[in-house]
Amino acid sequence: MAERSSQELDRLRDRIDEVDKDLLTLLRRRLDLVGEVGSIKHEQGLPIYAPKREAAMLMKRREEATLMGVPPQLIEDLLRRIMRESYASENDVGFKCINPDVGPIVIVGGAGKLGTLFSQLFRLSGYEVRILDKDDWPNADAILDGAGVVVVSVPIHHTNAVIAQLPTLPKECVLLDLTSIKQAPLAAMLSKHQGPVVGLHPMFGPDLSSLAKQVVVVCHGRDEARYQWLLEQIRIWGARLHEAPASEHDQAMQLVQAMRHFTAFVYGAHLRRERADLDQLLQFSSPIYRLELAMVGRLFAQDAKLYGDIIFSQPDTLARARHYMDRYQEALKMLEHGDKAGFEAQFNDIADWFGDFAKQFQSESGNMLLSANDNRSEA
Ligand SMILES: O=C(O)C(=O)C[C@]1(C(=O)O)C=C[C@@H](O)C=C1
Repeated sequence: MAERSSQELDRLRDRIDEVDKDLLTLLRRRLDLVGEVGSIKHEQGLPIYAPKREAAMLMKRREEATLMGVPPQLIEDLLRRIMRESYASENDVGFKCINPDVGPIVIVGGAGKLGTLFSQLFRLSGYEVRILDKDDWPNADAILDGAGVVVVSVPIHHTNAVIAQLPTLPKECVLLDLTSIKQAPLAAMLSKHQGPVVGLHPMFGPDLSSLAKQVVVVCHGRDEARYQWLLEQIRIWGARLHEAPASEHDQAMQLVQAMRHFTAFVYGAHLRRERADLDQLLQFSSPIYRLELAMVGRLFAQDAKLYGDIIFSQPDTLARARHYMDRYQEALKMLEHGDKAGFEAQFNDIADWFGDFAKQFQSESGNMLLSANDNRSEA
């Protein structure tokens, strides 16, 4: 067969450009349709995230893709990415206001990142939002006058003091906090205020364009029925609510947050002490190591105070970290004794304990690695 010319390559690339432009036209059409769906949802108070619709749609598109000789995972990946834009654009339309008669929503610490996100969401839902930040305390009484909801969104180490500092709130007012520990703030709110109280923990950072698919933990305090509307409002923003006792939440957070951050901190300290050449490490890192390095490195792009708060504000962190050290010492002993068989036996024992989760985590991280690789470019 004659060698195909580079002219032919150019011609083919031109045709690919045409197809990609068609894709753009289709995407524009889809975004417009989603905009219309968004305004109907806004009127009817339907949640931004429609899991059943998504599952049915993805299943259908996968079947159709298979029939057309297109890899089904390709259309699923594309649609999931496209729907991320849908959530953001539906956000902009605004949300139905579930409780239009409630008094102003006061966000204490409303100039912070999380406070800003919640004030935007409340405003997009038609509520009057007032901010009570550090310098506003001389006017606190005026700002809190007639408040329907008070949201405490300040750093953990200030939370209890700030709650104590609040003047007496209207009896009907809902008092809630957004701190990442729940028992102490909940107790402080219950003793401060006689009315409805609830502790929330948004399980996400503040740099989000939408709450779709995000989880908010709810720890009930008092008069649940009187803040149901607020939970409904958060559902409309797209979040899933996970109800749990505050003690259960705090215990899980020890392992999920405090210990993880502490371990990442120690690993970062070790890299620093070893004077690791990060550039060089990246050159030698396969995507999984790159991701692991990123998980550690991203910690240090953030606020030391915030992480200090998370690690130091939980009374159990010290005991937990000591237990972790015990495991580290045990593993070190195996290494000292060249006990590879012992290592393998323990490895298998841990694998059994992880059970099906191990496979699930492997597949989830596999997808993350693929998309991390997609985002790399040399140009
Ligand atoms: O069908 C809807 O309800 C939409 O909002 C549109 C759409 C989509 O982009 O297809 C976006 C979000 C929902 O979770 C489901 C589907």
